[in-house]
Amino acid sequence: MASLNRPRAKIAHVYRGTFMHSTQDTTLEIIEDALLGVDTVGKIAFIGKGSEQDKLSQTFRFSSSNVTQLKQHEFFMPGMVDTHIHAPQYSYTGTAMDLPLLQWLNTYTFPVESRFKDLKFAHRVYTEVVKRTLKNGTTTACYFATIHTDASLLLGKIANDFGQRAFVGKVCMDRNKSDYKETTQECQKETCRCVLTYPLVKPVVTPRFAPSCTGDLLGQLGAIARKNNLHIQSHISENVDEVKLVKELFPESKSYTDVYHKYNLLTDKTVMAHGCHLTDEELTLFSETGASLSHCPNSNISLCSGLLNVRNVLKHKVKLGLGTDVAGGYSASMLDAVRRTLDTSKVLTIQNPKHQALTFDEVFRLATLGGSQALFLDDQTGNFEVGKDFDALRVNVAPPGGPIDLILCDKPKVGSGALYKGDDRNIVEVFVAGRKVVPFMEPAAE
Ligand SMILES: O=c1[nH]c(=O)c2nc[nH]c2[nH]1
Ligand SMILES: [Zn+2]
Repeated sequence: MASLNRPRAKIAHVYRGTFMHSTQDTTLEIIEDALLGVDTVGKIAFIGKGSEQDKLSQTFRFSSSNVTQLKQHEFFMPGMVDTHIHAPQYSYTGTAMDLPLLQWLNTYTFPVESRFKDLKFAHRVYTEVVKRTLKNGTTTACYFATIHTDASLLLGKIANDFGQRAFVGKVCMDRNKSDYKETTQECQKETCRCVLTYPLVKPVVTPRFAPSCTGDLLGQLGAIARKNNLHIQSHISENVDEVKLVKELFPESKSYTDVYHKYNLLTDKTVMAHGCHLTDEELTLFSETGASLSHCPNSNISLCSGLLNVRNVLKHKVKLGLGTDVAGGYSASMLDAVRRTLDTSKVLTIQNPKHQALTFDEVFRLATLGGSQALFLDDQTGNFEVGKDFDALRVNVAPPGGPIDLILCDKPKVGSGALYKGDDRNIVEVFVAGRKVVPFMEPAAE
């Protein structure tokens, strides 16, 4: 388990205790009394056995007095990856849950997103959403912003200042009933202006979804992404009326997936939200192009959009992560996304007993390693493999005043109990690339 390589950078921190994570081969691995070293550039330098501390301290040149011992009922797990969240919509989370998607967008979403031209308002909302998601254990977030470039750049700066790993997408739409849109040329020019070069915060090319983009725009965005090797995000097949509308707007395309494929928007750096109504043929196209899906179960239920069959997606070897989809989803917490994923899968089993419901361990993997794979980040984050960045949550199952009463404490099950019943009170520390980002270090005042 321990790396035998000589350390390149010095060891900055060593932690000893229980670690839970997923690997390519194991849905959930629980390592008791492990010793994990993080170097000065935030990477995992070694993970070994606590009983080998003396040997490891010689190899990696750290002093035993620098080892942080986890307390009883504490463990480390990888930070969670929210593969789909609308940062501006955090402002009205939980207050607009009574309409299906297309009406919901026109009635609530577009009027609120229009307000993000106001940078003061944007600053307030974006600070709150970054803090709230970090506190709830989201170490990586893939954000939709709005059509406003300056506010999108501000979101990137705020995520960077608080130390969250993030993708930020300036939203593109050149087709809408209301004034909340840009011309095709503005979308293209402003996407090129939305450059983020922070170490952990990157831009993502963001056509909102096919109904709000012309073919011209989709083609131009595909070209920008290809030329600059950028990530891409959008929505697909969330709701049946939306699928019908796409058929009317793009009659020449075989399917919704084919629309994006035609414009070079399906790549191995693409993440598409929802996909509830994709056919097996479309899933095959996802698999062939390496594009991934973001499963957003809270949103799918809240907007009565549909139930994604994750088992079928995985059977097609399509990469899949979880998303909160605030504010179609009413919770910004990835713990909620974990629970709703399990619930949705069980509902599918109720409907069809032959359906094999997802296990807790599988969903744990989707929230961590699965999300990092979906965002093409799994060489950097997602689990505790040597060489990856230390993105981690220190979880205390039973902190004073917390939401969990520990009664029957079967050790291997403690992790699942914490994820089912816990909340941000249980996430006592959050690390991104080795740096402690929760409790917050407030960014310097402007
Ligand atoms: O859940 C969703 N939220 C949105 O903001 C959106 N835009 C297009 N399609 C969407 N779906
Ligand atoms: Zn969305």
